[in-house]
Amino acid sequence: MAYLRLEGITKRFGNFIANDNITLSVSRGSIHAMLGENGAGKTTLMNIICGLYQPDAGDIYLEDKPIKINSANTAIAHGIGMIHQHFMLVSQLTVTENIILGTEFDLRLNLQAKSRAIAQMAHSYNLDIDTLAKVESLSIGLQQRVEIIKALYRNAKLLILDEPTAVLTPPEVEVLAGILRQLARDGHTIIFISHKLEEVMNICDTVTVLRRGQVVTTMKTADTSSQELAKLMVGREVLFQVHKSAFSCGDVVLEVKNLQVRDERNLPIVKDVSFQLRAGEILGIAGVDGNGQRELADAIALLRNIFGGSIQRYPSPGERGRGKSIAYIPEDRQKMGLVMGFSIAKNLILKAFNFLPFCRRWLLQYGIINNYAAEAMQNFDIRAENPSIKVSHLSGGNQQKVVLARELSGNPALIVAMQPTRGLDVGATEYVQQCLLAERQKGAAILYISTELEEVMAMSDRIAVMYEGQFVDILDADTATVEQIGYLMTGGKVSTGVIE
Ligand SMILES: Nc1ncnc2c1ncn2[C@@H]1O[C@H](COP(=O)(O)OP(=O)(O)OP(=O)(O)O)[C@@H](O)[C@H]1O
Repeated sequence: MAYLRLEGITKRFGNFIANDNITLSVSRGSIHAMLGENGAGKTTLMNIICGLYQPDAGDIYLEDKPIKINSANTAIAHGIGMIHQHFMLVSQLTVTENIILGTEFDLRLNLQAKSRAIAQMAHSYNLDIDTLAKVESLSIGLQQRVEIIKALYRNAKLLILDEPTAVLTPPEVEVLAGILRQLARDGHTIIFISHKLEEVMNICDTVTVLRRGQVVTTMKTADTSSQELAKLMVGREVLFQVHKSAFSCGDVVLEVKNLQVRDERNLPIVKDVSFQLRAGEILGIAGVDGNGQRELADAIALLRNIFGGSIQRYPSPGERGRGKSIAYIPEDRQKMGLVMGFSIAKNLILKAFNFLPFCRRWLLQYGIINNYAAEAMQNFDIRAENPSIKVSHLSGGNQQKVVLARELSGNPALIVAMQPTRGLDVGATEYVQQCLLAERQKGAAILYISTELEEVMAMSDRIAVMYEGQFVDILDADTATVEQIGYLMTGGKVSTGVIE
């Protein structure tokens, strides 16, 4: 029986139709993937099911009964729980406090007893956790577990997970897959939003593909393949292969010597890192999230003070003409990459807003800015009605494309790309990688930082593996293996390509 059924759901933002007459059903006890290119309308649809948006037309049925979900509380009362990509936890509070936050008011609240009860409930789902631990002390994987327990505590029977694996390490993905299968066996129904086709094939039973707000198809994963899904999503063949020309080594563009950087708590986070990066070269940095990659990238982009050592750029920034500045694609696009309240057009000229042709006699030239933005939107396939739409109204993937369009303009000599394809669909990922390879071809030196090992391997000429703030080794990408790098990522030592 269909647990959840949507009939003719339509949602408009102004003249733009984000969900266009969507009809689909999700079976009880199944893991149902929602796939779709960036801006296809997945999040909008899920926000409707969770009561955050109201549809302009269409009906929702739960166990064949029509329901109206006019608020997040109504969704929870119907047993619908959403686990957002950006967790909704208060990091200074404990696991227990986070889980009970906003539930029943109890004057005689006994936190110890609640903690024990929650620990017991979590254990019954094989979701063991220290309920007294502060959330800030937990790994990302465990914080996600808290979100799942929070939904189960509110009696969620339908769990919606928005790109849940984007922030997880491969072992954590395995653990999550096990948890979801167990929950489905216990009768929960799961909607799984993802861009990662292999994961959809491995974890999900059924998949619905959306394109431009419409359902393209719903099928069993057993009856399809990653290739077919990619084609259905983006409407064309996707190669899944990075074609990289031979690396021709240029001059040294960046030299980092014995670099030390401290984190927000003044603790050493980058410890004694040294390397050189040459024009036309991609140095990949592989590593589990949180090993100092972010702070290293920030320091190179001059956004963080260094504690020791040096960073030298050749020729130094002062010697370069305007437009030759460093390109930085930060990990957190919403906090560091964009001004969310600004339009697409303004975000695209953030680095050049006080220069000609965008500014003349201290006045912004809106005609020129909008024409420039319209062209960039076309080149980078940024899906929005027009350049004056606020970036806060764009889908996550389209926001990322705005950052890329701005940063890759103006022939940068040095590009620091941190998780540049996170949240992008297969078509957009392919496009971004081609853009970066084209910049490399033109002589840009690129630091490519990603927790996606296969991506680092495909894109890089050399691969540095970062562990606890240090480069454990720098390997030649042509001869390095997944096993070697995986071993190094957990702190192992490899020399001359042989695992010791
Ligand atoms: N509040 C809003 N106002 C205007 N347009 C919006 C709003 N929310 C979403 N949109 C538009 O609706 C479309 C669908 O967005 P949605 O976030 O649902 O896509 P998505 O499939 O989740 O994409 P992604 O994979 O990139 O996250 C996008 O083009 C987006 O710009």
